Order: sequence, then structure tokens, then C-alpha cells
Amino acid sequence: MTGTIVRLPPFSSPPTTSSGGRCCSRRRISSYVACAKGVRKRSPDDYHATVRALNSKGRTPRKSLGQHYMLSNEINEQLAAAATVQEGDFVLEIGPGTGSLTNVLIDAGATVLAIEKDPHMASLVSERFAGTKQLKVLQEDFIRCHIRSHMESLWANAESSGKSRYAKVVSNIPFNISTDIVKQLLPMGDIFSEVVLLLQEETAVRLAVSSRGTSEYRPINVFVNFYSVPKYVINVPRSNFFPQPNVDAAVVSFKLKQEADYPPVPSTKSFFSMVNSAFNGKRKMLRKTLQHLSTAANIEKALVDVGCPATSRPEDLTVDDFVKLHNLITTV
Ligand SMILES: C[S@@+](CC[C@H](N)C(=O)[O-])C[C@H]1O[C@@H](n2cnc3c(N)ncnc32)[C@H](O)[C@@H]1O
Repeated sequence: MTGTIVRLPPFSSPPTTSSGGRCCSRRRISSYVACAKGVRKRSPDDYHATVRALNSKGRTPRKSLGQHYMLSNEINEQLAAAATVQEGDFVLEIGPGTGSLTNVLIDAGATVLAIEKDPHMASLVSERFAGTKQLKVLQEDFIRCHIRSHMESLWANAESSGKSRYAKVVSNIPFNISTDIVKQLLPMGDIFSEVVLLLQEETAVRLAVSSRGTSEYRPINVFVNFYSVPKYVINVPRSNFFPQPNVDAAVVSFKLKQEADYPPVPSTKSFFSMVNSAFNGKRKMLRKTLQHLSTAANIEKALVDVGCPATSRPEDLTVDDFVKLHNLITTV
């Protein structure tokens, strides 16, 4: 891939929203950036910075790394605003790419730890911000890295200056590993206060909107609501990325709970194991799917004690209902 010059469409004037005068569907940029309703505004600076950054390394975006670069500075600012990033904050950014979001975070006064798997992009972003004390770039795979120890070392200096030992996560992450990232981050309420991610729209809806009683309700919803308070922030049309993905995206924020605020279960391992079993037969009643844990009669009685019908299916239960049921029918 190295040596291939990335050609974005020529750009001579900033496209604006459909309500904002000049339309983005003008011929010059039409091949990559289709006019879309909703948020889409960017300055020529963002656009040219992305082109320059990619061209300087002769990089073609890699599909396997989910490299769809954000072209809209306005959306980067909305990501930062969703986490209320401000002077003195510590921010973890997963996958800085060309550094367009990194730039917004640094401008807001945050100290940023950026973890980038692609060595070319890691060196690109390091060069772009060379000399900036507010940024540390690590070339690592986030899924495999020891994020706790990285955060500890970031805090090591700051502790003497009395800054908080909490960080925020603000990232435009690769869609193909977004669920793994969410699963890794949400139980880290002891080091992260909020997590704001740009996700595939479908994933965003699944994680932040699907709720009890809907056919989309899954174990992941119990997990997300156990560890956090999720919020769907804004839809981001696919036309804001280069190269354009086949799907739209959305910003989701997760306010992380501290351990003391987790629903009270003696063992999270046992709890989530029960939740997974409960959803194994989604259309089946819990008295059947949880038979390995207790007798059908016990499960029915526990469900009634929880305040649910004895014939409940998994999609009928809130997180609290699952917690109470777990604590009644397991002996962990
Ligand atoms: C969707 S792009 C976003 C780039 C940039 N933040 C932006 O908004 O334009 C995802 C970025 O994550 C990087 N990436 C992919 N897998 C990763 C991993 N496992 N750990 C860290 N970074 C990863 C990619 O190389 C790419 O730079």
C-alpha cells in the first residue's frame, strides 16, 4: 500500500449544510461527498489537512483497520462537546488517524493519550503534533494494550499538581471492533468518567436505544446499562468520511458508573453468565432457559418475587429485574 498517493476530490470552497447556502453536491466534490441532510459542514482546512496528511505518507486507507477518516471539524467538535472536554482534562483517543479529532481535543486544552495500531498513522500523528506536550502517541493495538498502566503513567506527573485521576474517552473508532472496545471500556468506571464514541449507526442504536420489551434487546444492553448510562447523541451521515463507508454513523455517549453504583451482584461473572443463558432461547421462557441454575418452580417463584410474570421471557426484564432474579436463584 505504501507509495500510493491518496486522491481526494479537489476542493475549492467549503461545502455547507443544505440550509446553509452553497450545496455540497456541487460537481467538484461529488465523487466522495454526497449532499446529505443533517449535520455536515467542514472547513477547507480540515479537508486539506486530511489530504495532506494522507498524501505525505503515501497511504491508502486500510479497510482491515476501519480507516474512514472524519472530514468534518464540526462533528469532531461535537464529539468533544458530548464529553464536555475542557482545559486540564485527560482524554484517551483510540485510533487518532490523521489527527483531526486529536487537534480539537488539544485545542480544548486536554492532555491526550492517543493509541494507534497503524505504525504509519502513529508516526504521522506524532509528526503533526511534534513538540506538543499535551499529546502522547503510542503505536499499539488498543484491544491488546494495558490501558490501565498507560493511564497510570500519564497521571504520574499530574498527580503532584493535584489534577483528577479520571479521564474521558473520545474517539472515532473502527466499526469492526467497536463492540470489543465498548466491552473493554465500560467496566472501567474507576479510571474513565465518560466514553464518547463515533459508532456505526446500527451499533449506536443497538447499544443506546434498544430497550426492554423490544425485539432488539440483547445481553449487550444489560451489560451497557449495568456499567453505564448510554445516550444517543447525533446521527452522522456517511458522506462525512473519507473513504465513504457503506453505512451511516452516530455519536453515543456512555456515562460510566462507579463500582459503588453498580447493581448489587455477588459476582459479575455469574451474573452475565446467567444473562447470556437467559437470551440463549430468546423466545423461550426463563423457567426453561435457566433450568441449569434452579428448578422451574423456583424460577417461577423468583420471577413473581421480582414482580414479573412467572412466564417471563428475557426481553421482559430490566437490568434490576435480572439482578434480583440472579440473586434469588444462584448461590454464588
Ligand atoms: C475510523 S478511523 C478514525 C481516524 C481518525 N480518528 C478520524 O476521525 O479521522 C479509525 C482509526 O483507528 C485505527 N485503528 C484500527 N484498529 C485499531 C486498534 N485495534 N487499536 C488502535 N487503533 C486502531 C485506524 O488505523 C484508524 O486510524
